[in-house]
Amino acid sequence: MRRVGPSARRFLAGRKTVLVRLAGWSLAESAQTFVVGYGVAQAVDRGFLAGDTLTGLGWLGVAACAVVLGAPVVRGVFAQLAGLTEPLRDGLVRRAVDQSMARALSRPGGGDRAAVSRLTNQVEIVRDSFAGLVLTVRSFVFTAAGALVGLFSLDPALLVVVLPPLAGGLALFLATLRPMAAAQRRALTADEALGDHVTRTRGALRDLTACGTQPEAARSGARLVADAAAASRVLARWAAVRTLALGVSGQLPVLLLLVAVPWLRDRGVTTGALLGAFTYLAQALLPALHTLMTAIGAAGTRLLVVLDRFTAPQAHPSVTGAAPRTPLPGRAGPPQQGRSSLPPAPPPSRQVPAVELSAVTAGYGARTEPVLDALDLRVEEGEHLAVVGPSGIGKSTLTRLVAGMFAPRSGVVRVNGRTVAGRSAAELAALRVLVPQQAYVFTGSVRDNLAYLRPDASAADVEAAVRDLGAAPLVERLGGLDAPLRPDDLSQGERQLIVLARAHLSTARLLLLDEATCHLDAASEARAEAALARRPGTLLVVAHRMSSAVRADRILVLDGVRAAHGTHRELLERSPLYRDLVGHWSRTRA
Ligand SMILES: Nc1ncnc2c1ncn2[C@@H]1O[C@H](COP(=O)(O)OP(=O)(O)OP(=O)(O)O)[C@@H](O)[C@H]1O
Repeated sequence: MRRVGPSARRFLAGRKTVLVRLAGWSLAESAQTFVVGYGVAQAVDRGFLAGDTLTGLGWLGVAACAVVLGAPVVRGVFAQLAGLTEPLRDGLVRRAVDQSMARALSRPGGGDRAAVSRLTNQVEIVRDSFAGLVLTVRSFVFTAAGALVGLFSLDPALLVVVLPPLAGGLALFLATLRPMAAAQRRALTADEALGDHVTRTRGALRDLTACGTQPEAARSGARLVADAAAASRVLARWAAVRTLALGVSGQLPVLLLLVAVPWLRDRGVTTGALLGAFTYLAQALLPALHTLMTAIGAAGTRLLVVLDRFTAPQAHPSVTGAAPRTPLPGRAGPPQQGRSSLPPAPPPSRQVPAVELSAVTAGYGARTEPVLDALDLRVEEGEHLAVVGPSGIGKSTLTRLVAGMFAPRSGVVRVNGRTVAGRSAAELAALRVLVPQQAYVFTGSVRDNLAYLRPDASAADVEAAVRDLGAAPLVERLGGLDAPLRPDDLSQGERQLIVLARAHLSTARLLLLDEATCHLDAASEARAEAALARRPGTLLVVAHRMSSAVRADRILVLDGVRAAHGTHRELLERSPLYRDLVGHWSRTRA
C-alpha cells in the first residue's frame, strides 16, 4: 500500500470531474435503493393492511419504477467508469514500456522478458480488478447509505437492531485486510519459490546427479513444500475469519430483526416498516456487502500485488527472471560458468589432516541405533586409506559424512581443517569429489564428460588422465575425445572408467571412491586406483575387493559401531574381522 498509495492518489486527484459524475450517478442508485424499501413499506401499511388495495398497488408500482429506472443509472455508472479505467490502462502500458526500455539500456543485450506479460496480461488484470473494485465499493457505500436512510425514515428503532451487527462485522472484515494481504503475499512468495525450485531442479538434474546432491535438493524441495503448506494454512485461517465477518454483518442483522419483532412492535414499528426493513436487508444491503467483501478479498489483493510490480523500483524476481538466484546444491551457477567458478581448493598443509572425524555419531532416523558411534578418524594429506567392512556396516555413510552430504547427529567432520557442516555445494565441490558406485555419464561429447569437473582442463591434461586410467582404448572406440557419447552405448564398467578419469582431472584434493570400481575387472581396478593414488592429494576408497585394501597405505575396518585401523599386516594380526574378510576374499578367488 505504501508504494502503490501515492501513485493511486495522484491518479485520482487528476480525475476529479469523473469522480464527481460517478458520485452523481451513485446518488441516483442510493435514491433507487431508498425508494424500493420505502415503497414496499408504504404499500403494506397504507395499502394492503389498511384495506386499500389500489394504494398498495400504487406504492408497489413506485418501487417497481425505481427498479426499472435502475437500468439507466447502471449505464451512467459504467460510462463514467471508463473515464477511470482507460487512463489507468494507458498509464500502465506507458510505465511498462518505460521500464522495459530502461532495463534494455542499462543491461546491453538483456531485454526485459517480462515486459510483454506486463503489457498484456497484467495490465488487463489491473484494469479489470480496478473496475470491479470501483463498482463494488461505490455500490456498497451508496446502497448502504440509501438503505440506512430508508431504515431511519421507516423507524429509527430499526437501526438500533440492524446497525451493531452490521458495523461489527464490517469492522472485523476491515481488521482482516492487512493480515490477509500479508498471508496472501506470503503464500504467493512460497508458491513462487517452490515453482522456481522445481524449474531449476529440473534444469540442473544432470549436475545434481553428477555431484550426488539429490538428497540435499530433495530436502530443499521438501522445506519449500512445507513453507507453501504453512502459508496456505495461515491464509485459510484468515479466510475463515473473513467468512465469520460476512456471517456477522450479513446474516445476523436479519436474525436479530426477526428476534426483535415483538420489541419493535411494542415500540410502534408497523408491519410495513418491518417488511420494508427486510427488503432493505435482503434486496440491497446484504448483496452489496457480500459483493464488497468478495471483491476486496480477491480483486483487491490481486490489484495490489500486480500494481506493486509496476511501481516497484526493481521488478519482482519471478517477473523479470533477472534477480540472482540461490545456487542449487551441487551446482555453483549457470552451466557455462558453474564449475570453473568454484572457489579454488585451499592449499594443503602438513599439519592439517586431509580428513578428521572427532567423536562422530551418525544414523538414519531419530530413534534408530547409530550406524557410526563416536568415531574418531584422521587421514593425513596425501594418504591412501581403504575402508572395509561387512555389507551395511556404514562405509557409504562414512563417505557421505566426509563429503558433507550427510550431517552427523553429533561430532565434527573436517576436510582440510574446515568443518564440512553447513558449507555450500560450491565450497564442498572445491574440497572433495565423491565417486559413487553408480557412474553418471551424460549425452554430450566424450570430452564434455571427462572435463565436467574441470571445464578449463587442457587437451594434454584430459589425454593424460585418459591414459593414466587406462581409458584410451575406450575413448578410441567411442571415436575420440570430440565424438558424441551416448550413455546407453556404454557398459557399467566403461561408465566407471569415464567417471574415474573425470575425478582424476578434478582440482579437489580429496577423492572419495565408494565402490566406484566395482564393475571393473581386477586389473583395470588396480590400474585406476594406482593412477588416482599418484594424483596429488588424498584418496579414500571404500574397497570392493580386498586387493584394493591391500594396496592402500592404511585400512579402516568398520565393525559394528567399533572401528580398527592399521596396515594390512597390522590388521591381519589384531583384527579378527579383517582376517575373516581377507579369508573370505581369498576363498572366493580360489
Ligand atoms: N538413506 C537411508 N535411510 C535409512 N537407512 C539407511 C540409509 N542409507 C543407509 N541406511 C542404513 O544404514 C546402514 C549403513 O548403510 P551403508 O550404506 O552406509 O553401509 P555400507 O557399509 O556402505 O553397505 P554396502 O557395503 O552394502 O554398500 C545400513 O543398515 C543401511 O540399511
